Amino acid sequence: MGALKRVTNKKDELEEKTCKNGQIKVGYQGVEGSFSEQAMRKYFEEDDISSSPFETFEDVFQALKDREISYGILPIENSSTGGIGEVYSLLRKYDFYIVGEMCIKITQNLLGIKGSKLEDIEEVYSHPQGFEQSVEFLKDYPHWKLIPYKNTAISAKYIREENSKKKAAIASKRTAELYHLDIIQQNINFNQDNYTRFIIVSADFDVTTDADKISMVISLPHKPGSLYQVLRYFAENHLNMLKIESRPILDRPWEYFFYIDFEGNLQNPHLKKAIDQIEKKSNFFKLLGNYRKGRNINQ
Ligand SMILES: O=C(O)C(=O)C[C@]1(C(=O)O)C=C[C@@H](O)C=C1
Repeated sequence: MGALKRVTNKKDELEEKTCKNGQIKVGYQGVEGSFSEQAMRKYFEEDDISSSPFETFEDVFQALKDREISYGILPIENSSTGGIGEVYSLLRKYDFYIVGEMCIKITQNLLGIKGSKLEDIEEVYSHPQGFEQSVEFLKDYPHWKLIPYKNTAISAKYIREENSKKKAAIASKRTAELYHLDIIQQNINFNQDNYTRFIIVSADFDVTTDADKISMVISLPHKPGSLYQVLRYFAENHLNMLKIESRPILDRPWEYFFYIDFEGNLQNPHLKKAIDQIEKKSNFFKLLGNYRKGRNINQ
């Protein structure tokens, strides 16, 4: 089954989201070879898509807002380093929805131009996540200057363009092939079970047929027991919570939005009642989506 069917059942919405030639327009951050691009190819593997690369995560959201693309794919959490805060905040800022999910195995590698060796390197470029996921390996080379870049694949492309043995990138094996780089050291991520979870974002709330995961964002009165008052509905209704992440509310220092993921399908009337109860206890409440949980893909 293609992602189109996973995304929505409603024919009119489908037609709206495809180009005249039937292609779905999807945006991702980075350049060819980025992990987002790999996740996009996997998620939409049975669909006819046209893809657009964007420089920043926010550019993907802006393109969705401008209806330049129908879906955006963005990393939201890494299994070794945790939530990607910027994407959580952008979801709220742009008021968009989650319509799907994809988890892919991430392997980080140290890449350099042909013939470069560990002892040649002075500067290393990568996305901050690339550095974080390789933190143990990097401890052995404290003299290297770590230069954060917008994306792992953009940094690999840059190394190719610079053509200097002093410069290396942390990125995927696929970028080594694409940009003709040598793998100086492979699998440098400290956790070999390293996965990143990507979300498929839409400007519309599209409910999927086979949805088994619900995401919501709430804020609560700043008083004792208010989080407990909400969490008890999960326990009382036997709802399996998958994740809770808090992000600061910008104009209220030390107050938070809670992003909650749990198992379920909104068609279930019992679950609807629990959600109503949670909404009543919240200052702010938004259902972010009901979609199919992403399985871990070892590519
Ligand atoms: O897609 C890429 O290549 C990125 O650089 C982004 C990103 C991220 O932000 O988490 C994507 C997946 C990996 O966890 C490392 C980096």
